[in-house]
Amino acid sequence: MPASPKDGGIPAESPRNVFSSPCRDEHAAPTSGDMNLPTSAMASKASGASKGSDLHASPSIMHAALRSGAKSSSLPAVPPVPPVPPMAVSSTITTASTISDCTIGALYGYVVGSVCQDIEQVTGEPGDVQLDGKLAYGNAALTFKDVSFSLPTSHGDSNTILAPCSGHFEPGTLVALMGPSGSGKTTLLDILAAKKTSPYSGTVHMNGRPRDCLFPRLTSYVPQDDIMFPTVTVKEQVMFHTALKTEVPYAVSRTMMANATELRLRAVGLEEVQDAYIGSDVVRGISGGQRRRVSLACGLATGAQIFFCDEPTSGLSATDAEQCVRYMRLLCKKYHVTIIAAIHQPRQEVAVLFDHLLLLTANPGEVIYNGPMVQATQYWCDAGFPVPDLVSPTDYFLDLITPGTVDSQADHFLSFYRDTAKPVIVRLVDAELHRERRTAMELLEDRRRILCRFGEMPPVRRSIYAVRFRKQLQKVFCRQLRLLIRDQQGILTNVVVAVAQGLLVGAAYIGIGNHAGYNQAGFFFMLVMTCALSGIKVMPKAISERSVMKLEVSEVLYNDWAYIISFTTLNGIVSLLCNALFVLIVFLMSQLRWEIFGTVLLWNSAIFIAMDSVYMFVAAAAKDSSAAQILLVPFLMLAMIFNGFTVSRASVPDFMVWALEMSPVSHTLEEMVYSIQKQTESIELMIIVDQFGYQSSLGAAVGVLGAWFVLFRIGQIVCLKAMHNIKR
Ligand SMILES: Nc1ncnc2c1ncn2[C@@H]1O[C@H](COP(=O)(O)OP(=O)(O)OP(=O)(O)O)[C@@H](O)[C@H]1O
Repeated sequence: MPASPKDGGIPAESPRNVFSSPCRDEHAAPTSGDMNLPTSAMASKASGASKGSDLHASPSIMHAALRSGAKSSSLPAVPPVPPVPPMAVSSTITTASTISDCTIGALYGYVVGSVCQDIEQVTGEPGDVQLDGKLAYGNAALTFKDVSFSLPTSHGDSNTILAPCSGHFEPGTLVALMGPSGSGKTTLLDILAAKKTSPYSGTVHMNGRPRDCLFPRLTSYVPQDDIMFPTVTVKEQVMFHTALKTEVPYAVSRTMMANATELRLRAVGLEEVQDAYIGSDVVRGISGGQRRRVSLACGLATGAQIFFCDEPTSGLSATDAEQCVRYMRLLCKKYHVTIIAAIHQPRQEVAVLFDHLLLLTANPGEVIYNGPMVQATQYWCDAGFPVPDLVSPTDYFLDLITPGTVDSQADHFLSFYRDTAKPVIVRLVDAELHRERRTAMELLEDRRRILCRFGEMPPVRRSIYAVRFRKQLQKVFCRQLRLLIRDQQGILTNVVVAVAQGLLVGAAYIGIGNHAGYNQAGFFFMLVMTCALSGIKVMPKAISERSVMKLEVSEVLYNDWAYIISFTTLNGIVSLLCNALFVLIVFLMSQLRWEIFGTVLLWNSAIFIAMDSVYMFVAAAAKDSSAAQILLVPFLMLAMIFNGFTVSRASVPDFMVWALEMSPVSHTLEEMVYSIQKQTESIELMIIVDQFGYQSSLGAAVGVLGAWFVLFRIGQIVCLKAMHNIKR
């Protein structure tokens, strides 16, 4: 095992010593156990990181064989970043004036800045990137045994998607999970990442122990789909993930984090678009490939021990894909973390960057090869199928193991694997499955200890969330507020609709305040009905945002309560203000007496709030917008038909009185007219009260409106929590 902080290798030197070691790796300070070793010794020790087992032996001859055909001249895909001395980085990193802030700023510049500079050193050769003795925190091994997945068929038997599969990955390994389409790569990745929601078989252990509630804290999952808010910028998106997945020293300011994020984005080639919106079909934003890289950057920025990336390079140009995999290799080697990436037929320059290859055949998905990438060509040769000259080995592997193709030799390779490599893997897995190393909590403590050298830190929390609820709420609320402010078109539309509605209804009832009270009844009815319906327009937004929230909650970024509170509060306030604007315009045009404005506004706001909770419940429960329209009908019918005006106490048949009693619209209208009559002592309104059978029942009105609000809000919360969860 390489020297790493978990070995007690945290140097006793002060953080200022970070300055004195240039950013280049050859100058990275060794751990305490290696203080006196020369750089070459460190390098060889670091390269030994991948020698934890026989599967990780990597003879350079094999490596050269695998690299045959690779154009080494095309490797440096990254625009070279001129070496920046650490102090120079620190000055760009922080605006703070104190020495202490500068130190922490320098740390962040050093950590991420050196990553950028080192990318050009990544070649895929053993020892190309050296372990960062000061900051390497990764120390999690992953072992899985007989992991399999089947689906029941309509005939009552089961269809095997993934046949039992075992393996072991040491910390600091970059693993390629390859196989034909449908071979179960994503399925295996989901199972290993504890993301599979369907039942599966097998055992997965981290550091020789079953995965516990802290597993999500130590891992990061980059899904295949890039589901993000369109009006968030690239930089904000990455910072959001960083802030919610990692605790940093208190003294690390937002500016420092922003600058560190910029450097991270540079590493994945997103520097130019860091302030661009993510975008969507209707919002102009970054390209699909760039979006893929944002997802990757978000995942990699979380400081996890094990990263699971589902096709991180799909949709990227060959050069961009290579750049991303180089960055992944750099993180693996430098910080000793493990990255497992499901990947489709990478080109040769990319394939050599991986340490380990797990190759699956399809129908069902079954392991064909599970070992070091550099030994794969020899393995193929041993199996009787040497890779021909000038043919990319990965293309050749996939050609031979894809069932149904002319060249397919899947059966031959399956039996070759069972006879040769599988017994070795089984022995290794049996040995590693219960070889207890650091616990999840100890791993978190180790990382905290490293960061504590740069300032005080909060204690490690025993929770699936990295940060406490208050911080989750603050981050989610701020983002919702930002999204709201940016949605100028949405705000403008709300205001314009409120004004237009107000003018239209106002024009229909202009000067109604000077008319007989009888005519005013129709006006009050129209006002209440419009307010009851106006919250409906938030439904599509609530439905579209839900999918992003679900994904982020499944990534254990935050508790769904943080989103529910933020979304409901902010949208509720905006909608309520627009509703008040509508009421004001209509009221002004009606020329009613000002003394009753408070009553009118109060009851119309109350009906708006009660009905808004119905719309939010429907938006949370329905699959999509069209399903929402259908689901809404019964609630609307009850509230709108039994409205106290067209159907009132005086006209409703006895057996339907209950519907009138349950309708919030009817109670609002009744109570509002009754209160206004009392305030104005209008004789005409008194006639209305008598004619429609209105009674003073303030308690019942408040009770019904309150019940609608509470019940539908509870329904909304239950549906948001329990329904439409990500299924894998
Ligand atoms: N929970 C599930 N319910 C139904 N089918 C499933 C489930 N999980 C996986 N499958 C099926 O298993 C098969 C393998 O899927 P998987 O996504 O793992 O393959 P893959 O190798 O990642 O494919 P690709 O390379 O095309 O992404 C697919 O046919 C998929 O529909």
